[in-house]
Amino acid sequence: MAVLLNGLRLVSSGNLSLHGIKSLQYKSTRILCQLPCKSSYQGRPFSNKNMTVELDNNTGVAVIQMKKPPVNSLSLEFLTEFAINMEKLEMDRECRGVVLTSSNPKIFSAGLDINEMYGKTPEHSGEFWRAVQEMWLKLYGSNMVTIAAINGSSPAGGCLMALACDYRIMADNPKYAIGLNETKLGIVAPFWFKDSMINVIGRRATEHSLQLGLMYSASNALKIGLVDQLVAQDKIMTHALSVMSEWLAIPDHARQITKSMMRKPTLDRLLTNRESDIQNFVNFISKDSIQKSLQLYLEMLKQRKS
Ligand SMILES: CCCCCCC/C=C/C(=O)SCCNC(=O)CCNC(=O)[C@H](O)C(C)(C)COP(=O)(O)OP(=O)(O)OC[C@H]1O[C@@H](n2cnc3c(N)ncnc32)[C@H](O)[C@@H]1OP(=O)(O)O
Repeated sequence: MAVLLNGLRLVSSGNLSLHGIKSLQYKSTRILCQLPCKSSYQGRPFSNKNMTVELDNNTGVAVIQMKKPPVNSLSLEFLTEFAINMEKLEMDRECRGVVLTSSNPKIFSAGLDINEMYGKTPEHSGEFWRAVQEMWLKLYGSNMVTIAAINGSSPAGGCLMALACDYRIMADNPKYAIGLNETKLGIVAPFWFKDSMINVIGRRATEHSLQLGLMYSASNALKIGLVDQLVAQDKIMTHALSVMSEWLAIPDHARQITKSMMRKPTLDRLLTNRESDIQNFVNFISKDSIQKSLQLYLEMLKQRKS
């Protein structure tokens, strides 16, 4: 995938490599990274309205705060913006870690935007799926330390984002739930969703979880290792930054090579099968029966509200 960013053409396919080691540099200013409106993405209009990215140059830590109303659903626009922001941080020698969180006090992310999968052309579906892949490749393959501060519910694609991080801290609230619930919608989590979960909670728990489309309360997510820690909602960012400083105490090169060693086979599996994975998604999502399921699910979501 190629993007134009600040006049630089970036060709991306995951970031972790034994050569991509950043040097440690600090500055004393605090900047707000907002991509210029003039940035372009494959010739389409681009806006950076779904998240803010704040880099603290003292610590080398960036906070990506998702802010797409109402529930941070992962639309094509959102995913595109996310991948460009991650690429930008990855290229910034001063950024060593990213905390991913939400401005919505109850929802981390509602997962993939179902409207992007319902009633769309095969071309649109293919483009959307490539963007979902790119989001995961950027996050799972990042050289930076990545911490998910899960301050609300996080179904499906939202859970995938958290799984792609190095560490997960969830707000200790029994109302919040997290999991890969795809089967409940009549759809199937692709192999790289499944691999991401296996790498965090193991094979048996993943099989159980995926077949039943289980959503876990925060405390049950902690029990099965789907999240690493629970903390009070109002302490989640402070805690995430404190955990980040522990991770950043490890020399970057050693940690990055270790991360690459652990994650490369999983990344390579998608990179090798990227086009067939897109084709598979397009064929699957275009089926009448799947479209019907998604329509009913969308209607159910809207009715639930009233
Ligand atoms: C080979 C084939 C492979 C296919 C693989 C596909 C993999 C799919 C991955 C996914 O991520 S699918 C999406 C899964 N997500 C969900 O199931 C979440 C559904 N949403 C909810 O459970 C709840 O909305 C919530 C996130 C817990 C929030 O609850 P809350 O009560 O706070 O808000 P609501 O009133 O329910 O929703 C507000 C508003 O948002 C709309 N909405 C919610 N989720 C989505 C979504 N994922 N996509 C699009 N829109 C969503 C919901 O309809 C409401 O809309 P309005 O009524 O306000 O218009």
